[in-house]
Amino acid sequence: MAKHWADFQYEIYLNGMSGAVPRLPTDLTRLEELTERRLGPGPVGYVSGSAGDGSTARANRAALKRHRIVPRMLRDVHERDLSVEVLGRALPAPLALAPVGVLSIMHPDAEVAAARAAAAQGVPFVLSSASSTPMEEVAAAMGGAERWFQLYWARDREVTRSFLTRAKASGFSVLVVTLDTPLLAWRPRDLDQAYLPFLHGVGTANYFSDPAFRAGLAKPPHEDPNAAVMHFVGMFADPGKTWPDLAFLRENWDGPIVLKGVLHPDDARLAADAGTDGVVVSNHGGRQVAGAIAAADALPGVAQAVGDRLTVLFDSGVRTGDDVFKALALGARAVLLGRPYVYGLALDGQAGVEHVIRCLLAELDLTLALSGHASPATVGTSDLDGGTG
Ligand SMILES: Cc1cc2nc3c(=O)[nH]c(=O)nc-3n(C[C@H](O)[C@H](O)[C@H](O)COP(=O)(O)O)c2cc1C
Ligand SMILES: O=C(O)C(=O)c1ccccc1
Repeated sequence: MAKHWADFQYEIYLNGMSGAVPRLPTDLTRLEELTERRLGPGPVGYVSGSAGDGSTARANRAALKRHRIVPRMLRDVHERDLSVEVLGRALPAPLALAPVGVLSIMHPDAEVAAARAAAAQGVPFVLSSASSTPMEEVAAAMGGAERWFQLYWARDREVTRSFLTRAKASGFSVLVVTLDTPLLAWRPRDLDQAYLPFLHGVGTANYFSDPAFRAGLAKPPHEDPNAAVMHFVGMFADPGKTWPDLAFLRENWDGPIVLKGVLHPDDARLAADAGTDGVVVSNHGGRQVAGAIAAADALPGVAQAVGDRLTVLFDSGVRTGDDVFKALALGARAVLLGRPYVYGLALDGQAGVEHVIRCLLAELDLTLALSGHASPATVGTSDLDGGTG
C-alpha cells in the first residue's frame, strides 16, 4: 500500500491528545508574515521581494486562485498513491524543492538542512549553483536521496564544465538549467536597502571552491575576498547565450536536462528540438520580468505545445495542496516548491522544511481524494471550472 500523506492530519490530532500543537502554522500562506517578523528586513526582503512593483508575483497567486476545482463523488478513493514518474525516476509525490540560492541568510544550516528535509521525505532537492554550501557537502548530507543540480550557466566554459563534473561526481542526476536570469532584474526591495547577498560573499561557495574559478584569480578567495566576489559577479551569468549553445551542455551532461524559466510555447518547442528532456514553466516567482504572464497562465500552452516530447514541470506561486492539484490539471507532471520551504527553513530549520513538505502533501492528498482522484495521473482540465472533457 502506498503512503497516505494525509495521515499527517491524524498525527497532528493525536499529538494534540498530549497537549502538543504544530510548531508552525498548517496554512502555509501564513509563513511569509511570520518570517518577516522573525528576521531582519534585508534577508526577508530578498526572499519575499520580486521584480518591479511585484505585480507578476501577485499574478502568479491570482492565476492559481482563479481556477476552481470541480470535485467528483463516489469514485473509490480509499487507496491512494501520489507517486509519479518524472524523467525516469519514481517520485513519491509530484513535488521537488526548487533551487533557491543563498539559503544561509535564512538559517545557519542553510542548504544542508533543506536537503536533509527533502531526503527524509523522499522528495528531490534541487541545489542552486548559488548555494551557500559547496555541492559536495550538501550531497554528503543526503545519503542516497534524489538530488538535482541547478546550473547558472557561467560565462566561463571551464567553470561550467567543472560544475558539471563535480555535480555528476557528487551524485546529482538531473541538470536544471535556469534560462531566465542572464541578468538580475530590477528589484526595488533590494535596491532600496542596497542589499545583495553575494556582494557579501554569500552564495559563492560552489565558485570559491572550484578549481576552474580559482584559476582566474590572482590570489585565493580568502586572501582577497573582494576580487573573488567581483570575479563571481562578472561571470556567474551570461546574457550572450543562444539556443545553439545548449549543444555544449548536452555534450557534457549525460543525464536528463531540464530548462527552467520557459513561458512561451515556441521556446518549449525549441527546448525539445535542442534535445533536452523537460522544462520548468516558471517566471522565477515573479522575480525577473515584471509584467510577465502568470506562470499558471503559461502552463497549458506549453503543455499543449510539447505534448509527450518533454516532461513539463511548474513553479511560481505554489503555496497550498490545491495549487499543486491545479498545476497538475493544467498540464504539469510535478511542481517545484519555492518560497514556502525557505520560510519553513527560516522558522524551524530542517524540521520547518519537513513540516512544509508534509503539510503541502497532506493537503494535496486530501484535495485529490475529496475531488475524486486516487492518483495524480487521472487529474486533468475537466477537473477545473471551465475545463472541457
Ligand atoms: C530567495 C530566492 C532565491 C532563488 N534562487 C534561485 C536560484 O539560485 N536558481 C534558480 O533557478 N531559481 C532561484 N529562485 C527561483 C525558484 O527556483 C523558483 O522559481 C521560485 O521561487 C518560484 O516562485 P515561488 O517561490 O513564488 O513559488 C530563487 C527564488 C527565491 C525566492
Ligand atoms: O535571487 C534569485 O532569484 C536568484 O535566482 C539568485 C541569483 C543569484 C544568486 C542567488 C540567487
